[in-house]
Amino acid sequence: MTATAHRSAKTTTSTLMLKSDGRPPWYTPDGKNLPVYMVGIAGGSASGKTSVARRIVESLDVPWVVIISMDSFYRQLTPKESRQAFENNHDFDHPTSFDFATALRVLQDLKQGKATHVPQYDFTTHSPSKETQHVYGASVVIFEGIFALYDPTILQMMDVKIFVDTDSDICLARRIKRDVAERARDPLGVLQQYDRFVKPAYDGFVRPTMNNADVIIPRGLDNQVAIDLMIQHIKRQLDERTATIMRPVLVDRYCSSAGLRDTLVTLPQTNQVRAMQTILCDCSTLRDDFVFYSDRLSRLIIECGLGQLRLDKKTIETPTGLPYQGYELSSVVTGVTVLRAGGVMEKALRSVARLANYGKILIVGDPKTHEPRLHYAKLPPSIMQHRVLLMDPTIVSGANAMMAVRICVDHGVHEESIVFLSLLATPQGVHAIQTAFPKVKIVVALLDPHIAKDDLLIRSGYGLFGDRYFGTEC
Ligand SMILES: Nc1ncnc2c1ncn2[C@@H]1O[C@H](COP(=O)(O)OP(=O)(O)O)[C@@H](O)[C@H]1O
Ligand SMILES: Nc1ccn([C@@H]2O[C@H](COP(=O)(O)O)[C@@H](O)[C@H]2O)c(=O)n1
Repeated sequence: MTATAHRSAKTTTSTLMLKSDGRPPWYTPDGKNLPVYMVGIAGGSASGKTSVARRIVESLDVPWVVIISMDSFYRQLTPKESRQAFENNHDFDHPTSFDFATALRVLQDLKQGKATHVPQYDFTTHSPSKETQHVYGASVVIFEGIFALYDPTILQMMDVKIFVDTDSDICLARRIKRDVAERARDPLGVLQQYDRFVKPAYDGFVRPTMNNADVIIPRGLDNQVAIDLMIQHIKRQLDERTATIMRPVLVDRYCSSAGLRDTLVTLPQTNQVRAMQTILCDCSTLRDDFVFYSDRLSRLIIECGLGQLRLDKKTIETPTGLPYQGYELSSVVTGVTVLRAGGVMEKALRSVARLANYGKILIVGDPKTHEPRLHYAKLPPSIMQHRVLLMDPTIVSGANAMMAVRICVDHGVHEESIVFLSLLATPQGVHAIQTAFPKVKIVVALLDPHIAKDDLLIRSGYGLFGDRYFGTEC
């Protein structure tokens, strides 16, 4: 799924995912990923929680933010409750209307940076939709809803807790307008529901959670001063966190191959391999030759990578009728390519192995900062049980590779089940991956210390592999 900008209509679905480009691949000095920052926003119905959440997202202007609405976690009604709901006679404002266990599971997944599935809710039918929304790649998570500051476990997960306090007459007026326009209600019904359930529940359950808030924003979106102060606070906290992170390029400037761990496997440097590498590194090599030798080297590295996969013993019967003590792969293998250059290695993998599962990840460098951004990730749903051959022809700073590994791990793949295959890697890049993911096996054809650095962008001996292979060099 892509984790790009998306704004869903509130009528049919309540999860609002504004924008996410995947988690940044940067790490703290002890190899940990940046902690996910969580904001809780509670308040009465139509007080402006969603509007405040959106304003915060716009002002933060960071690419890894999702908004999760509590509306996603309204529980399924019984047939009797459903009939009552259509008569405006069901209490949707009591805490028991929500499935807090699922809300907690989703928030815990996101807090750990994992991919998760968020239920969707249809206000017109008063029931959860069949589809769930796959959410991945959040560094900042905003959880908003009338009971966002209610559950003690959820409260503990929040880095900052906000309560939007808007005059109840204003809330009612907005709610009538919104529910008629967006939730297929009639004004009288909205009023009945408000008197019977919404107002008493606000006074009894929602308003008291104001005590759990760090900040109260009177008048919601109209209170620009309070919102600005809040945004400054969040920005400061995010900056403090980013101050401790390590960008591979800077960290590993002085790294040499001597310091690398034994999770790195280098292809035996036969004369053929040396000659092929020379052709690939030679800037005068013609494209046809570059393609031919990249394909050839890819097949060798794939064979080497397949050789790293664990085997189980298997006894078979030979055509002579005698038993043979053999082996078979211990688990299903998935090939995951980091597009676009990784596609070259997928071609090689398909030519030597008969795998049923393939995944694709598209990471594109930000034009200004060169920081990697996730544009697309499509992985088999059962990937967490598989061994994964992750393929990208070059590891330079290690940033893309780390992000690709992170995406697999966040989708439930065990770190030790990943083998990263590359034709050429810098010691700096390998070191960066090993620091963050000590259990990932890295198989490369050549360790190339000849990198050229130009600010954040560093280039390896191959130059820009994808452009040379696909003939898109400028
Ligand atoms: N300050 C405001 N002025 C005018 N309309 C507003 C303001 N804040 C919110 N609204 C409108 O009120 C309705 C409810 O706001 P919303 O932010 O969705 O509230 P909540 O998430 O608390 O239910 C929406 O239609 C929204 O556009
Ligand atoms: N089927 C439903 C479910 C919920 N409601 C009302 O929604 C309100 C919460 O949503 P906000 O966006 O306003 O926070 C809540 O007060 C419920 O009464 C509903 O009407 N129908």
